[in-house]
Amino acid sequence: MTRAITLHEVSKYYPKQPAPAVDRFSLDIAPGEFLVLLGPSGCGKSTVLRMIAGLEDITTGELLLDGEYSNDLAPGDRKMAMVFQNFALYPSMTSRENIGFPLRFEMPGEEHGPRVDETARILGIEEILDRYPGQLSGGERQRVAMGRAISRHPSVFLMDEPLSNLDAKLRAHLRAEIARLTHGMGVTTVYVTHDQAEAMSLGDRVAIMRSGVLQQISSPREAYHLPANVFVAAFVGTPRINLLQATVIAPLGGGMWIDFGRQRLGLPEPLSLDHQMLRIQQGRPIIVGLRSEAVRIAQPSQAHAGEVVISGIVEHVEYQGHESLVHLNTGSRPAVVPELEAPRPAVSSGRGASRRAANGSGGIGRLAQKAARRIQSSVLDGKGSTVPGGVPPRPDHAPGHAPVSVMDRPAAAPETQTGDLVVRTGPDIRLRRGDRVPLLVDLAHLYVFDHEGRRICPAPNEQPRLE
Ligand SMILES: Nc1ncnc2c1ncn2[C@@H]1O[C@H](COP(=O)(O)OP(=O)(O)OP(=O)(O)O)[C@@H](O)[C@H]1O
Repeated sequence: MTRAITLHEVSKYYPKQPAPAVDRFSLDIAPGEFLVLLGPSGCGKSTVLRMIAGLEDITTGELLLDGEYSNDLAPGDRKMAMVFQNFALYPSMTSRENIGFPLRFEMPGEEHGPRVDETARILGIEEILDRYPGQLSGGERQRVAMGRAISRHPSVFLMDEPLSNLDAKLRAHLRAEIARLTHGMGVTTVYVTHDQAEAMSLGDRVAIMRSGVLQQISSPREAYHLPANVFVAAFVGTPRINLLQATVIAPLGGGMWIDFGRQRLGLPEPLSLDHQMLRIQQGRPIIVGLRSEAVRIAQPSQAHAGEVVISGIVEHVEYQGHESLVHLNTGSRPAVVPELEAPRPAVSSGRGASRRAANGSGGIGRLAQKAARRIQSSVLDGKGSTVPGGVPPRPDHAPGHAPVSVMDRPAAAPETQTGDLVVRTGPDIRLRRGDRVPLLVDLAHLYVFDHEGRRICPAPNEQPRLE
């Protein structure tokens, strides 16, 4: 049996905490669904999970299990199994005994052997049934912990970052195994993670949280293509969406531009309905979102319909094997979303330094984070500021001016700059720091968020092309 879970306006206040850890959270989880709770550290994901499990009281609101009011149901009566990040196994018991342990209470007086064997077969751990936890690798221990949850035949799996203690390769492997297992068993699963890649690959739907508040509940695909707000846009997707501060210019005489300060995007006429709606944003700060695949490096003559041209100066090329990520400076002001980590770190000429910066550790990483905080304080309140180390204005880089050809090298590029745009290219592109390149922006993949971060383009009730 698998269960439907409904949370209705659920809030959780911890004593002596002024703000709720979870704030009026509503969600319907269908029987057999795999739902992922996703969000940054401290946003309330585990608290939601623990309230579903009955390990945490609900302050206000209702929990319904299969439509029945269940706020006060004892944890043991909920028929749920939890798998935690720290998979606690009894060290003095073999894997077989650990897996069979909960069955002592669930099936008292019955023979547990067949159930344990069946579980081991599902998980492919028959070989390690007679070993003690101390004789197992991290991945094997986590499999045994999952075995302990599975053997009970629960109606719901609750998983709290079950893979976060494992190395990347094992994580990817077990992730696929969890998806196969839970779908195969058809058991309702609620899975907590702060890893968006994990959420996107596992969930039938993802519920994205920020500061205790649900931001969006949708399929992973919709969260990526139709983020409800700038927070979701920034949290979902790798590399991070490019977010640039901008304003709308729409003179009475016609035409419409998105102005980034030093460059403008001219919107093609006749204006689409979505673009017409941007007129009311005139005079207000907006945030433009461009995913890295929405911009390509190519000559203006190669532009397709719907692509418009700007230019950028190469800061750094990140070779990734199957592709390269080109960090560019377009002279725009990046927008930073509070609660998410610093924007792209400053890049120095030293390779090691750039790696440290990318990791956010070391001096440069800290400086980048400091710079980010400074920018952050001026972003989203509309005041804005130029990026430290930005490119000085050039006459041919002025708003509306046509871009120059690929490989135009500015006379003097500053030593350390912060790129504001990351673009995906093929792995074999040959670019050097300081090269100026034309960029074709695909307007079909342009997102616009208002000054409060809500998506206004594509308009909220419209579906963009999902190819
Ligand atoms: N027992 C507690 N007493 C007081 N505050 C708590 C308690 N448990 C959690 N909190 C606070 O509630 C908020 C949400 O915590 P929660 O553990 O649910 O977040 P999370 O999104 O799961 O974070 P993480 O990914 O780091 O585990 C945090 O600010 C946390 O400090």
